[in-house]
Amino acid sequence: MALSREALIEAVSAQMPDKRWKHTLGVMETSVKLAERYGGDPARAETAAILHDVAKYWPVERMKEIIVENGLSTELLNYDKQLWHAEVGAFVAGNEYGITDPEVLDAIRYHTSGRENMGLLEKIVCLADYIEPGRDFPGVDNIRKLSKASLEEGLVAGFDSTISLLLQKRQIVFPLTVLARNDLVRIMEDKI
Ligand SMILES: Nc1ncnc2c1ncn2[C@@H]1O[C@H](COP(=O)(O)OP(=O)(O)O)[C@@H](O)[C@H]1O
Repeated sequence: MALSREALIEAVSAQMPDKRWKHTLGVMETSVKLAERYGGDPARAETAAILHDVAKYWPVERMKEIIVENGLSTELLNYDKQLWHAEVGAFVAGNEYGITDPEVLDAIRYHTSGRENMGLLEKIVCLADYIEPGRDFPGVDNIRKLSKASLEEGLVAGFDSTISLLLQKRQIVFPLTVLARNDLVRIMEDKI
């Protein structure tokens, strides 16, 4: 059964340090604003935002177990553990918090990596995760500025910053982010 907004907030905030909950509050606020601006459903965007990092602080072994035992994307296990919480978070949102809305679940599942053909809620939560008021990394103000022009412009800048950073650090790039980025660039070129 789905929990009330308040019960959801209480349950999810209990699973992370205060600093991460503050980040989640920022993602909630920004997701609602982006939904209002770009024609998304603010309430559904907020629900996905509340839950997006629910598994962020879960032990790695527990996340791995959930992925393997429930037939989730085992491909993810070949990539940085930082990526796992999104897939696990979507599973937990469905199984423990009664979320059945597939678009809310996908917004949680793809909030870190993105993917091709991202839906509106996916774009909103992924972009909000980059630009919420508490974020402070080189280039974030440019992403905020571009986000006022379009969700796609903002997201491409966000993905570009993630990919650049990974390349600089000689880290492995999970390919879905590259596919997401290319897909959005194509969409923007078609608009010109
Ligand atoms: N495509 C990718 N390949 C590898 N690592 C990635 C990719 N996308 C994001 N990451 C890494 O995953 C980590 C978590 O991302 P995210 O959930 O946005 O983080 P946080 O909210 O903790 O800043 C980041 O350190 C980022 O560098």
